[in-house]
Amino acid sequence: MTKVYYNGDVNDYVLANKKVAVIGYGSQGHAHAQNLRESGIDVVVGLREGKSWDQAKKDGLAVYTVREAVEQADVVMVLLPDEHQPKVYKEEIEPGLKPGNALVFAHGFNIHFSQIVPPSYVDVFLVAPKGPGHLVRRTFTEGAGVPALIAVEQDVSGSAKDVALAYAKAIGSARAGVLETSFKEETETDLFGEQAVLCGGLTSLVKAGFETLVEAGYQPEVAYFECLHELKLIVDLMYEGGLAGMRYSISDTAQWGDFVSGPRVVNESVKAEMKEVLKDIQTGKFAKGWILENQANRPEFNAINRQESEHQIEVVGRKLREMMPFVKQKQAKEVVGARAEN
Ligand SMILES: NC(=O)C1=CN([C@@H]2O[C@H](COP(=O)(O)OP(=O)(O)OC[C@H]3O[C@@H](n4cnc5c(N)ncnc54)[C@H](OP(=O)(O)O)[C@@H]3O)[C@@H](O)[C@H]2O)C=CC1
Ligand SMILES: CC[C@](O)(C(C)=O)C(=O)O
Ligand SMILES: [Mg+2]
Ligand SMILES: [Mg+2]
Repeated sequence: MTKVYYNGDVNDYVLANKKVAVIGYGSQGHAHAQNLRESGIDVVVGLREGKSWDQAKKDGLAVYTVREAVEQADVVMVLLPDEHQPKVYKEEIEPGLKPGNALVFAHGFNIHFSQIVPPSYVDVFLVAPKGPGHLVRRTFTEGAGVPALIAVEQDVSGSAKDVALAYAKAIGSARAGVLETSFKEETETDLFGEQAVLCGGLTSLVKAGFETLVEAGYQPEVAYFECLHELKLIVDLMYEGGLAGMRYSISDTAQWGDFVSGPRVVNESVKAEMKEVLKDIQTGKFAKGWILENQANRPEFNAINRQESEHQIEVVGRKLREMMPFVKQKQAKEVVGARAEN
């Protein structure tokens, strides 16, 4: 069985006297910076001037340009969007790195696909939370945490793994469990998970269910509650008790429908397509397409994004959520607000 690290397994001292520069203050950046600070770590934030800069200042953090933050830090955590990292790294991070520094990522994309090639004199590792940044922050404030993966690519100091564990603990992840992996495994599984299951698979499943009901003449509001809103309540049960925990709470009629109709919807052909998706990730085909899409200023990304925001499920959902203050407040505070502010 794989070793899972918890708070008690971690040596805090390896990070205690180090200064951490968190580069970026978006979904992950604001969570890491604030959690590290509350864990007693000396942290500065590296940014360009703009919304995130203003927000980080408002949150009471010490904010510098990327280059200035890197120059004063021992540990540099790169929390910029993956597609912006290579340029910022080359121009502002690499020139400030010193022997003995640690260069850290929350996702292995740019190292694994060789978009960033670090110098030989720094440690290189990742601490990759297995959850959205806003939940890394929210769960931390609730006394819990989001699990994380760590991986060491370069260990010049001899203590890279210990520092990675201490960092994971400081952002709250060792309350939930930390696993050791490689950059290759983290990158490929993370891309596969978000494409086939967590984001791509799920949004397509939800839209297909919604469209099937609406096209059959059912009310869009009913279809929204059935196929999207209730999903959170069902997934919460799976989060707490696995598949069986969820099935315990649903009716036997629902469970029988789950057994006989679930495999008809997500059938062997879906799994065969998942294998193709995985192959494109493993061969680098997906990464190449994403890099080229960004070089062309995202024509397809922007067009699909616009089209998706106009889908009937989004139009109906926006209206229904307006009437649920408990949902609306959470979204405004943690997602829309923080994204806009950060
Ligand atoms: N989102 C998530 O929950 C997860 C993300 N990750 C990984 O974490 C990393 C960060 O992703 P995420 O948090 O989503 O990123 P976001 O898009 O949320 O954050 C981007 C941040 O980077 C800043 N930024 C962008 N360009 C520059 C630049 N040229 N110079 C300085 N600052 C810049 C933005 O500031 P400004 O306001 O100025 O634009 C903003 O603060 C990625 O590697 C991602 O794969 C890993 C696990 C989960
Ligand atoms: C599931 C999407 C994710 O991988 C994440 C929140 O873990 C991401 O890249 O944002
Ligand atoms: Mg992920
Ligand atoms: Mg990801």
